[in-house]
Amino acid sequence: MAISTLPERPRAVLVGVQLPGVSDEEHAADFAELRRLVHTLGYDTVATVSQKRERLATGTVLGTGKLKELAALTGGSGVIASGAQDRTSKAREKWEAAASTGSESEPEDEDVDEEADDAEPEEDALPPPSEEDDKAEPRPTVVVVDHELSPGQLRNLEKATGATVMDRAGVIVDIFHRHAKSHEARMQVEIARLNYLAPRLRESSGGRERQQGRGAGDSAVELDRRKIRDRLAELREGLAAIQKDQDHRRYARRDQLRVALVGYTNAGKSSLMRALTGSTVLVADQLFATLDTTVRAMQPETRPRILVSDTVGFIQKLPHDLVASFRSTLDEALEASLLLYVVDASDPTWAAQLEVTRAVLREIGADSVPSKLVFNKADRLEAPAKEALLAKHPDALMLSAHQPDDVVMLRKNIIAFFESSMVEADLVIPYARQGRISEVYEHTTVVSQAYDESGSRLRVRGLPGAIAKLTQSFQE
Ligand SMILES: Nc1nc2c(ncn2[C@@H]2O[C@H](COP(=O)(O)OP(=O)(O)OP(=O)(O)O)[C@@H](O)[C@H]2O)c(=O)[nH]1
Ligand SMILES: [Mg+2]
Repeated sequence: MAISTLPERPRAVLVGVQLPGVSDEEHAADFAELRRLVHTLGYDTVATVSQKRERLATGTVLGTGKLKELAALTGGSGVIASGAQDRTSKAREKWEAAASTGSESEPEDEDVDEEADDAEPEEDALPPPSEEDDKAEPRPTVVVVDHELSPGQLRNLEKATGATVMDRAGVIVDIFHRHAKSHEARMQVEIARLNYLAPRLRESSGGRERQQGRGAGDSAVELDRRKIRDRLAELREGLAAIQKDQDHRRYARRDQLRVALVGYTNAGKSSLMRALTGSTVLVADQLFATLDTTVRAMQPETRPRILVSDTVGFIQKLPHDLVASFRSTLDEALEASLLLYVVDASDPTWAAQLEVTRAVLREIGADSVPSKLVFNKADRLEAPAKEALLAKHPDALMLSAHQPDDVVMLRKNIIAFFESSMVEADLVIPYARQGRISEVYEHTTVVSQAYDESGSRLRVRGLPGAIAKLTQSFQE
């Protein structure tokens, strides 16, 4: 076989059902986002298959006619009857290897949709599926469904298409797995992956267990499940230890001025982080480039310092386990004094994206933290579009992370926010404690300084909490 210089990118077909209440625009935006997710994973989308339905077909998501259309693209039989192509996909092998189960996961025919799907109208909401040029291109080997699939649906679709089938949650969990760098993020992702895998493992192997007449107690599946449970317990313990350490560090930072950048994935949070702090956090035109929270002081440094946190991005239909496992990075947002909701103003779906961000933060109780809306990527908008947005959101900031002047403006806004919550007070530092005077400079702005018999008397501006703490510490 010839050795090609470029690694071949797997070819994927996207599948989505347009449910009642979902507009054509929303449906198209869902597909566009799924395409980006799939691209981030390293696959090329070569076709899309879409259908309007009242609900997902219980067995196969699509109706029988559409399923045949899909199977024609992938080279599958289009039916779920036994004897259809039966293979364990690469993706599945990977999942199962991750859980160290070695399960052979035989597909089953349960949960097949018995209803007459042909009776339903089948309409294309998107242009006809194939974007392939008709040279002898290899067939797509991956089918990505924009909905959460039950284990049965996943098996059935794999049987009918002969391709590897993934759902949206699976794609997201896989991207997280690839992008996780720190020890902590890797542990969090593994927890999410095992939680994602466990129910699929159970159902997919249920048929096999029964067929082979094994007792449920000592079956391979039971063993696999136990292994997963043990591994999850181990991971949770390890994570708790790391998080304790982080809690300490957060506790030490509690009186500092902190602002967190939050928002939809790819909105430009890390770009703003770089611009504000001069740090070299990863910026990439990918979804979920950032999975670890980074905290850096704003540069040039202010007195007191202002710390900026870059956080993991959000996405619609984020698997719940992932939200839960990234909770500690979100705690960072919870403890900030100011949240900057960063949106990509050039994305037509920015409002829906902002709502997703707000909903997740609401869920963790961060909606009471003062916030500011930041329209980023303003360089991609024409003046009238910018004006219209600002007219509707007069308190928002309109800027581009790539424009140094805009970054200065953002910086001034951040400083002004903290200034407005500061109070002035007098601190007396006894002569015996002069060695610790730098603590005052670290946490407050010193307005004036005088000396008398009790020590140095400083007039300072700072957050009420920081001043109370300093006052107490110099009295002890
Ligand atoms: N034109 C333009 N592009 C921008 C701007 N800000 C960021 N980008 C680009 O948008 C892409 C995503 O930027 P990031 O800063 O990585 O976005 P993020 O919000 O950190 O994304 P995740 O970490 O994936 O959640 C990159 O290709 C950036 O270069 C901007 O103001 N204007
Ligand atoms: Mg980022």
